[in-house]
Amino acid sequence: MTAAAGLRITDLTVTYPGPRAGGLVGRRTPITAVDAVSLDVAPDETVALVGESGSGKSTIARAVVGLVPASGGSIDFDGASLLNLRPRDQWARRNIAMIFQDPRSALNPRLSAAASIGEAWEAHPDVAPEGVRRDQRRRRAAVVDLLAQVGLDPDVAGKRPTALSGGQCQRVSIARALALSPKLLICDEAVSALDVSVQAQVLQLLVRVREARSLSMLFITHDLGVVRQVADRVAVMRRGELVESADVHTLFTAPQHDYTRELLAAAVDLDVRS
Ligand SMILES: Nc1ncnc2c1ncn2[C@@H]1O[C@H](COP(=O)(O)OP(=O)(O)OP(=O)(O)O)[C@@H](O)[C@H]1O
Repeated sequence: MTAAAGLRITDLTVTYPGPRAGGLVGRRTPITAVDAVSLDVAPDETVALVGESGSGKSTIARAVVGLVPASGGSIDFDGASLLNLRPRDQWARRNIAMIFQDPRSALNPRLSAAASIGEAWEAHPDVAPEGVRRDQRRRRAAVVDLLAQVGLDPDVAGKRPTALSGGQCQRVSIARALALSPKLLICDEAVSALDVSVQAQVLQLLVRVREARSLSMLFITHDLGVVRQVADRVAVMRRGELVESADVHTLFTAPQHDYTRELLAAAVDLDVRS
């Protein structure tokens, strides 16, 4: 049997310690943020993860990239487990890159765009483009090429996040995410912190990049309008559980779960009011 390609999440459970009851010495009541969720993202597929605030969407993303530990279940990419990796096995995650909501806090404020983009090449020399770690000219050319792919001029290379707009910072984050040629891009509310006028541009950029590189995407958003534009399939989360998963057309035209119907109705209300 061949291993499944792409991302495979099976029965994933994530708990956080939770607040202490009764002050500093009280017992912590664990919060189950993600409860036995199974979700696949096939190669070349874009899956949107939607649901109310606090439903566990970001926690799933964080577990996939190793920012929070799983308490149960499994996460595999191209058939290799991503859980409990030893430091020397971290390469297993290099095929996955994540873009966060707030581009300013995702970038190191002390580093220029070029240094932020190049950091990944130091961490993963085996997959860095030829020569970029020793040859400054090649490094600069590779940075400028990545900046061009995200619609930024070469002079952005020397700038720090404080000298860039929110939209430019998010483009640098995308260039940084692409530096190791990932197969899967996880976008966690990647456009929702940007000015409305910039949101559509960055969204178009993500769609273009995905198509040019045949990436798969896990796209976390609360905006169902965005889901229609980007996703092949939608997974709906509620209180840590996956309540429904369907292709975009089916989900919007024939939702099966009451909660999905509520979400769709709320989105229509917002559209009508705006
Ligand atoms: N570091 C943490 N420590 C304790 N609880 C946390 C932590 N991070 C998240 N939680 C809790 O886990 C649950 C899921 O949060 P999560 O951020 O994954 O939801 P979300 O669907 O991404 O929400 P949002 O759309 O608001 O980002 C929530 O109850 C949240 O309060």
